[in-house]
Amino acid sequence: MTQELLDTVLALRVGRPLVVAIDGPSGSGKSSVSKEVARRLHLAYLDTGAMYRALTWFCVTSGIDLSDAAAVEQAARDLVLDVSTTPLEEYVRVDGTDVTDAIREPVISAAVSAVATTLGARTELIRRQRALIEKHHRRMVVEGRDITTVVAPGAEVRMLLTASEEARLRRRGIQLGGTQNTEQLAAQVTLRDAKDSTVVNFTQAADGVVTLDSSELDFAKTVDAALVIVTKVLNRD
Ligand SMILES: Nc1ncnc2c1ncn2[C@@H]1O[C@H](COP(=O)(O)OP(=O)(O)O)[C@@H](O)[C@H]1O
Ligand SMILES: Nc1ccn([C@H]2C[C@H](O)[C@@H](COP(=O)(O)OP(=O)(O)O)O2)c(=O)n1
Repeated sequence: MTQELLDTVLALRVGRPLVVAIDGPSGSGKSSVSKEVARRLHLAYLDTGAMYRALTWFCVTSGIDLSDAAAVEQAARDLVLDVSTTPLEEYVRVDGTDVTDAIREPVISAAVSAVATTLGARTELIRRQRALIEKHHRRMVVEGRDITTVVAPGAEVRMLLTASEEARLRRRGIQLGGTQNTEQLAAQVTLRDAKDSTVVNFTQAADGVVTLDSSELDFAKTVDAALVIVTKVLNRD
């Protein structure tokens, strides 16, 4: 889709809310695709998974027992978090410490589901996510697991980005530079999704949510397909 065509459609939305909510399983391409979609649409961008990861990093480094729900919930309230909201720059800071890379380490990936399935912690992070959307005048691409259903069910565009398990494992393997064996990859992708699915449904599209299956699409084609979905919805309004 040409930028010129996109800009013509966007010109009609200037100053009006445009929340693009994107959910999906691990390795489906949420972060990379959403970031590019935000760039093309000139919107802010929020990676909610980075917030769960940052809270996990904070709990782990503070020695908080992740099975202690009350302690994790309190940590969510105490967390001093600064997360980037532009697709042009990626940073995550916890109390001034740059944790952008640290939160992607396998040790955090292995622990994050324990935090993400603590309902009190979710309540606090969801509150912060909604506040960030408001702060950006509801002009934002927001990606995660429960954005289309819980965080922003009223989003102008709601999308479920999926891909076959085989494609997701392959992509994650390449992304991690071939450092992980099959078992380690499965633990970080398939098993994590299974744990996360106990509190949020990101495998089936809710009513009004458009499914985009990227299994057979490369990155550029997936971005294009996402932008087509956005323009279709906007042309309908
Ligand atoms: N359609 C696609 N085809 C091939 N690779 C892709 C596609 N979409 C994303 N990727 C790559 O797959 C990896 C995982 O994508 P990512 O955006 O981190 O997924 P998620 O946020 O859903 O876990 C990244 O290296 C990304 O560049
Ligand atoms: N809105 C969200 C976003 C992420 N999570 C959880 C689920 C995931 O295990 C972690 C990390 O999310 P992230 O999007 O970084 O996961 P990926 O590694 O990209 O698959 O947070 C969630 O429960 N709700």
